[in-house]
Amino acid sequence: MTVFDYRNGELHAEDLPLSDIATRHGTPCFVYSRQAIEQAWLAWDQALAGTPHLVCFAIKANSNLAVLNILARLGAGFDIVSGGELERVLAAGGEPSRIVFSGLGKTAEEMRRALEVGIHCFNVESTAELERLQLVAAELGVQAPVSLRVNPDVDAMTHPYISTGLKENKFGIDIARAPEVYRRAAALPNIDVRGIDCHIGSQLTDDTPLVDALDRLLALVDQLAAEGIQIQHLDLGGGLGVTYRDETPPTPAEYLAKVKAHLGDRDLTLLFEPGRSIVANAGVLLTRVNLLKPTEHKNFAIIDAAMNDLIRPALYSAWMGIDAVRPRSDVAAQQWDIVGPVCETGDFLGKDRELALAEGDLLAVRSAGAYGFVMSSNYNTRPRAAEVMVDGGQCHQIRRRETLSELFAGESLLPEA
Ligand SMILES: Cc1ncc(COP(=O)(O)O)c(C=O)c1O
Ligand SMILES: N[C@@H](CCCC[NH3+])C(=O)O
Repeated sequence: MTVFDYRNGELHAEDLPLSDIATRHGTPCFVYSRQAIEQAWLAWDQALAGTPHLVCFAIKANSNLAVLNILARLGAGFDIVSGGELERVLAAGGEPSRIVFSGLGKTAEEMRRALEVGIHCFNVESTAELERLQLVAAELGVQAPVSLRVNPDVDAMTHPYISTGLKENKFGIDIARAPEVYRRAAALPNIDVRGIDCHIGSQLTDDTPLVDALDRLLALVDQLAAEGIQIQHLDLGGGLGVTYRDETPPTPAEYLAKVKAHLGDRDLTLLFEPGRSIVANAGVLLTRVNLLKPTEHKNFAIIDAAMNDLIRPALYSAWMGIDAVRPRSDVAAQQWDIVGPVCETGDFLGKDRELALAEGDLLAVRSAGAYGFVMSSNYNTRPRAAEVMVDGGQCHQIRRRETLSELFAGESLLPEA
């Protein structure tokens, strides 16, 4: 039995009926399970037992402070991509020395703050970034720990918008140019070359491209060693996919066994930056059917969540599981398009779903723990949803729903002429 499962005809989160959570916290609402987050993180960490490693949760997938705090308590590292994400990790009790800073557009201010708090490593994506980091580190009189993010030109075989390891993608340093950039880095006085890094894409359901990328990085590590540049850690990024529908991605243990086998006897600490595989299936988006609109051509169930709450279907044509919280037998099942109230035809969470529905019914959109709330917006001036965490028989609000007045806080009218 998984943490989101049916008992006595109703979908539960751990031991709690989702209808009770909806009554107490309202809808739309993201519901996460602490147990599921912990299990998913441990699946990574335990599979690496006996190998020097650091699992850095990619907080872009879910940056709620309570989520980060759960992981910090387990000793997780964190992968960040902005100054804002850095502050979140610190506020959640994350250890600065376990933070890796990814992203291709770091500002001098972000670099300064990260150096001041003492992060583990900067994943540098260009020579321009390397030179800027040298300047900022020199100003502060410190050494910046650096890993170069290499673009290995490997096809991740995923959606083109979330494929990052091909040479036409904006990410990383072309692997053919990497030795030259390593030589430059090694010569810079305030740069401390520590690692090598890549991240080839997200929602990979086959680990072959990840292992291909690893082999390319290992060849580079060996070449650099022959030149006297010693790499201490290898960061393979995130990317491991999850099951949304019928995908069968490898488990972390299966994937990591291959990684360890390819590593051979090289003395390298392994870093990973998983996001989706830790939180996607630890969350659902709970939403209520607002109105039913059957038409001659299509049946629309208009729910109180929308593309502003969960943009994955609109942005990537992503398929998300949608289940009735209390499946009913008093009306016939029909095909419904599950749509939000936003003024866009792309505002749907699912199409042609066979469901027996009535107004007021609760639905759970599955696998919404990753790239859900974090990608939400206020489009159509809709308040962002609440987030709650189920933890050992209790449900805690970990972010309240936005109020309408918060939606225009910070704006001002022009002065009178
Ligand atoms: C640099 C980097 N690391 C880690 C991740 C996390 O990836 P995923 O959620 O697919 O594990 C991403 C997002 O794809 C990323 O861009
Ligand atoms: N936001 C994407 C994943 C992007 C990964 C970020 N590098 C998704 O929902 O699938």
